[in-house]
Amino acid sequence: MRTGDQPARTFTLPPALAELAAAHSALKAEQEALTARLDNAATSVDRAALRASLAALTERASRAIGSAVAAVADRKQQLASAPPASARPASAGPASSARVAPAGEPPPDSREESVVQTSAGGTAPRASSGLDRWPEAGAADRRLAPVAVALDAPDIEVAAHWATLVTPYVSTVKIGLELYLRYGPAVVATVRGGSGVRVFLDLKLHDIPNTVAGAARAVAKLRPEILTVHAAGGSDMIKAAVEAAPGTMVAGVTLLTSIGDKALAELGVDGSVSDAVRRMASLAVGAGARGLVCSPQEVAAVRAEVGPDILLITPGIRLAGATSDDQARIATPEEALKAGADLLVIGRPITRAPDPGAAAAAIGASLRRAATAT
Ligand SMILES: O=c1ccn([C@@H]2O[C@H](COP(=O)(O)O)[C@@H](O)[C@H]2O)c(=O)[nH]1
Repeated sequence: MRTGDQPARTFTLPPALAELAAAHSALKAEQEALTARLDNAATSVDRAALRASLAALTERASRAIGSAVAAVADRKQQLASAPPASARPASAGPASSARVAPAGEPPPDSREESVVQTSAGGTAPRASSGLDRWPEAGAADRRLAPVAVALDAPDIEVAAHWATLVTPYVSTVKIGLELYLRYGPAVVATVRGGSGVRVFLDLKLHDIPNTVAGAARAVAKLRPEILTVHAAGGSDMIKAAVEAAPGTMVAGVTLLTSIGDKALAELGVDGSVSDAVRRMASLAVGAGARGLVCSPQEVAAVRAEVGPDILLITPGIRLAGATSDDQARIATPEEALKAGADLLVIGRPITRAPDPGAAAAAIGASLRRAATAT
């Protein structure tokens, strides 16, 4: 009770504002920490990485505010058009304020279902999905498309911007050599931000076992969800990486998706691409890799070779009718999913689109339709 006779009035924050208040405190704390680090940053590369983090943070804050404002406006409109409470049937429950989705986001009810229901060899549906093969996959992951967006950007500002645009729609972002060699470990924290997106560090380690173990140990500190090594490095090298990075899924690259029949023959490898991929897959899994990188064209054969528990990751994804660029073994996102791929690596088809966020949302929606149609 307040002093005087009046009872205190309680005020419940509308959900959109409560969400905004929470987001605001989290963002403010993150911004203060980043600003302090920026003041102390030693090198221009560190400063560039921190500036990109701050820019990504500011973008997230603007989006949160935009969503909250839209939600409040939406709520006002609902209240204006709703019949008076006394006219509502008792079962209708309280009017609720819906979160307003960013442009292109699937409607909330469709985000509730699992995106991935793949089928081995495109035939019978498997009981488990790709995300089930990620031991710590949570409910939130299931609302996101099983896509790793390849952030092959020349600089960290662009990569952070792309990451901010696509993370509402996809489970994972992929950092490759271009960014990692330029910015080092800072790039991982920058693209991860506070979004909780999974980070796939595609460094394709390939060296003698001792050197790969050292490199894997060093990057394991960054806690990437996936780290790639070339299966061609041999089983001792793969084993060394697996042991050095126990908290990270080590994925073996079987045969680069840019390699076709002719390039394989040039390498002096006899037999078909599919045979070479299956051999590498079996070697990598035998050495302890829990993930494999292959093209969507070999997914069914590889699945038959290594069984249901290995995460199959497929670059070489192109939209129907699009140019293949430097990729030799390609398929559409829907074909890859139908073949049984667990995580689709997609770079240029998303990052070169006029609006990468909308492109990621559209691919996610199409995968969801393809998954429910099988
Ligand atoms: O065999 C492989 C292994 C890795 N990659 C990587 O995937 C992306 C593909 O990007 P797109 O723009 O969609 O072609 C890229 O980062 C590669 O380094 C691969 O393509 N093939």
